Amino acid sequence: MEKLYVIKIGGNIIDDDQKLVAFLKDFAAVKGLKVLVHGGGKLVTKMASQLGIEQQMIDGRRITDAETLKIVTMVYAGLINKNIVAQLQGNGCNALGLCGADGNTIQSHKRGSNSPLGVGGIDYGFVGDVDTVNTSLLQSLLAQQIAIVLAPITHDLNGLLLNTNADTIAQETAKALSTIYNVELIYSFEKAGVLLDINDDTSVISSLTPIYYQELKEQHRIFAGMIPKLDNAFAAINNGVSKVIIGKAEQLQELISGNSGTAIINV
Ligand SMILES: Nc1ncnc2c1ncn2[C@@H]1O[C@H](COP(=O)(O)OP(=O)(O)O)[C@@H](O)[C@H]1O
Ligand SMILES: CC(=O)N[C@@H](CCC(=O)OP(=O)(O)O)C(=O)O
Repeated sequence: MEKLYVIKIGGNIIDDDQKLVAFLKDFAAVKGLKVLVHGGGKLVTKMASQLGIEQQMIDGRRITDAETLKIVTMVYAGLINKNIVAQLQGNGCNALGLCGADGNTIQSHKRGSNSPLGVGGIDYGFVGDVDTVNTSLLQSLLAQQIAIVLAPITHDLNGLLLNTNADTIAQETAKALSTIYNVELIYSFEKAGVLLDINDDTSVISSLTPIYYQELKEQHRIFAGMIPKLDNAFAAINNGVSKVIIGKAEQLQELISGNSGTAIINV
């Protein structure tokens, strides 16, 4: 099977112009087939606050009301996605930016308050849980050496756009494409990997098993956004993705060559 990289870029990198420029230069230089998944939650929170629309996150998921849905669509599927595509073009990498509605790339359904993910009867609003990824469309684009840039906006095939967590988009896309390619999933962000001590970038855990993950969660060494990220990482490694690495965006090449970051282990 041909190798494919699915690479997720973290919100703190998107928010930092210099780090983003450097990351996109490195991404453009990655040889072979590649998909880039981005979020940009920080910018949405900033813009919403400027507009006086209060934001609420529960377990790393944004409660998305009708006004917030407009903002996330403009910011993720518009500004951030097109800026990334333009910068990749500037680095000699032909790229195509898509949200889930474009080409029916990612279909989802609105998360119901009584679904397993709507724990505690929470209404997440316009948040979508992924049903299908259009692998044949992605395959035909990848075959033309086009890098795909995915924004975390999906649709329900009934005309409704939905907000979906970007770590989940990366996991679902990697999983779906693993039926066609040998997929490596890389979660890149501002830290050197999953850390034993969040304030010490040298305390990288080189490999993480499900048992060790539980232990570190109970000790509160792993918390906040790292929990949904790791749940996605384990879901990917348990469902056909050959390698999952979490590490520093500035070290993309080392993450690819396996010399850096945290490897997620399926046992
Ligand atoms: N053990 C840990 N190691 C590294 N980061 C951790 C850990 N526990 C919690 N975190 C937090 O998780 C965050 C990453 O989650 P999140 O912000 O959702 O990711 P992203 O930057 O990809 O959007 C880190 O910025 C850090 O604050
Ligand atoms: C439903 C939901 O939570 N969607 C996320 C999508 C963006 C995202 O995941 O961005 P980061 O990767 O930068 O965190 C949100 O709006 O924050």
